[in-house]
Amino acid sequence: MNDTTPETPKLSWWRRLSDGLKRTSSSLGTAVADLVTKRKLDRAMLDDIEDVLLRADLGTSVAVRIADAVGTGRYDKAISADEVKDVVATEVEKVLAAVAKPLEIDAGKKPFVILVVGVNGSGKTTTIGKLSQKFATEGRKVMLAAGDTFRAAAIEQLKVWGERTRTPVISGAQGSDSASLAFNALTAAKEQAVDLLLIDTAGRLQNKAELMNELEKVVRVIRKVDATAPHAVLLVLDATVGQNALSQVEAFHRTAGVTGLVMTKLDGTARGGILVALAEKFKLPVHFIGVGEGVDDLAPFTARDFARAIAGIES
Ligand SMILES: Nc1nc2c(ncn2[C@@H]2O[C@H](COP(=O)(O)OP(=O)(O)OP(=O)(O)O)[C@@H](O)[C@H]2O)c(=O)[nH]1
Repeated sequence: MNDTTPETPKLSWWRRLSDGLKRTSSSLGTAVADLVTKRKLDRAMLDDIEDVLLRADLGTSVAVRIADAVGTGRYDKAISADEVKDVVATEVEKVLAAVAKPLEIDAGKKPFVILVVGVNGSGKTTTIGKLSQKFATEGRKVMLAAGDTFRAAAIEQLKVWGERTRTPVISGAQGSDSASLAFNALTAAKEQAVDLLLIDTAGRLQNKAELMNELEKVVRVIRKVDATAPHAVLLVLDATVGQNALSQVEAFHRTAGVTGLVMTKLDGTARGGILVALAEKFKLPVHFIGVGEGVDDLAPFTARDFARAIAGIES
């Protein structure tokens, strides 16, 4: 390859993922390297490795399992940081492989309705914009519903994404009822033979009962138009919140029957390991990850790439 050869998409995506997770992987890698130098492996070292993994938000059971795997057959021997990283990548990949699933669109549902939920600022609207671009590129007829009627800025933001991706946006006035907006959008989408309807919702904290009830109402009202909808409920999680993501998944799953996860803001956080803890605990499919604000900064989630990026293994 010479200097003018463009990178293949795969490589440039890998680079963005590993750069994005650099803060997670380098704090983990540095800590592991510090631990293993000039020492033979013993129980105390494994306890220290477990602590490093816990600090990287991987969760207790995964941390214990990785430490056990590192220890197997290696007691009283010198061990390198690279060996530990390999074990981390292998064990993390096993956990993630069970949840890395593409978002399947059933073409028999017209429209296929995707409800997008999450707390304030997690990246719902941005993710909808990125998804609308992806689906439109695949040749699907997409419609967006600006169901975040609380914030005028959210409605405007979705309209901007609509223009950018040449996708119609159904919106109402700020403060209007989001359930009736969802109803109108689904009715319009049916009339216009749209393939995919993406519905934005207002950000809400998982512990605010009133707002969570409103989300239940959105789901109920959608079902009046199509009893099988929504066909996917995507929970958008901000990786930077770390452990709080666990209670978000619990609450949104209970309220809206989450079918899959999207994790955003994996660029520049040291807390990317939380995705592993979520996978271990909830076993919900992870469809996409976001590593930036641009339209191309969303990619299907792949277990091997993510596991190697977290462990700090080069490509
Ligand atoms: N760095 C980074 N920023 C992101 C990513 N995804 C979204 N953002 C940014 O996060 C901020 C919040 O994103 P929004 O899409 O407005 O979030 P929201 O969930 O719709 O927010 P509410 O309307 O308040 O509920 C924006 O500044 C986005 O550009 C990502 O993957 N990486």
